[in-house]
Amino acid sequence: MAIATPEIYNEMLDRARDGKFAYPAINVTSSQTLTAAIRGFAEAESDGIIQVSVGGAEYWSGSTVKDRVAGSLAMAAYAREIAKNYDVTVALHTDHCAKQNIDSWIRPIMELEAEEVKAGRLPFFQSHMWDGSAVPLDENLEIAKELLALSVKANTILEIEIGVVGGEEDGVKAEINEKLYTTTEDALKTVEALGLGENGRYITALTFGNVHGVYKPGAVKLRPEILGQIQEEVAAKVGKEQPFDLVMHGGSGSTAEEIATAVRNGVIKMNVDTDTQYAFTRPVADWMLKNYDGVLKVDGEVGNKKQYDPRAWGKAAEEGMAARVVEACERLGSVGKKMR
Ligand SMILES: O=C(CO)COP(=O)(O)O
Ligand SMILES: O=C[C@H](O)COP(=O)(O)O
Ligand SMILES: [Zn+2]
Ligand SMILES: [Zn+2]
Repeated sequence: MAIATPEIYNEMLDRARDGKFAYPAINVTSSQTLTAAIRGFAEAESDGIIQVSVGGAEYWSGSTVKDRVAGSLAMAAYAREIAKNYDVTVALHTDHCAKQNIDSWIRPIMELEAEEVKAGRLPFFQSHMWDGSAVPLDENLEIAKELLALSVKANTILEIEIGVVGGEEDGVKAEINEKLYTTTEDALKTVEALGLGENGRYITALTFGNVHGVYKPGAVKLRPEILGQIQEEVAAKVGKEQPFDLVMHGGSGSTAEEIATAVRNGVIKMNVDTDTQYAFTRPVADWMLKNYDGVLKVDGEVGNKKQYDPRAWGKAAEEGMAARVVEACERLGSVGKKMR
């Protein structure tokens, strides 16, 4: 299979919702991490989502160039070619876009996509995230409304964030406080502002103590049960069971039980970055330390080309990260659920 069309992406999300499982959404920053993510999905016989952050997009364009639109499009073009050789369906997504980045990142991409769609072609991505957690809720939802209308034209799905994900995001640290837990009141305001699909499909990161990064045990208190409570309280008002299709951020370092509870309460997409970063780098560190005198030209020697060839240690990195992606699929219940 290959990259999901908008129709297939909708079908993927519906399948997760109906089948009570979720897709890993893996942040990638290079061709090799992207390949590792797809390989992991294929090995798990799971469909999945690949995403790029604003910093990741800049890096994709060349670490000195930092063109976030070019980097995002390059990532999508690479994924489109590579995915053809793997037997699973993959959707592409842009991660957290803060207010100050809209005009230099997701708006121009969505506008380009709207033109593609108008010309009878497909959008480059299947979804984009507007992260309004740093602005007051009313403004967050105002901007969400506007971006949802653009998302409809682009034939994409919009992800929003209600509440705050803690830890570091785009190099900025969010505090760990009560804002990390979304309230039912805020969730209700979301439905009032955006509807429940009739104005365009959106998926929602309601936060329950999620934090980016991995911390020592006890530092972070995840409360995935509040997702169930919010779903029920909103359902009672709107007359639709589990009204929200949810996204769990900060998937790294979460326990199997926390993840299972989140999925039971409507999570269909879980973002993983830190753990897959480590899984990619760990085998490289091992390789360099074990092959010290091959990768370095020690004491006037010439080193060992077979050991410093980036393919040698790159293969190990790809394998390590793919294995962590398989683990994410196992925890989310997506193993063996590929649709084609
Ligand atoms: O939420 C994430 C990306 O948006 C990933 O979080 P982690 O780095 O904690 O896995
Ligand atoms: O926002 C969360 C992701 O982990 C992205 O991280 P990044 O900004 O370091 O690419
Ligand atoms: Zn955020
Ligand atoms: Zn996140």
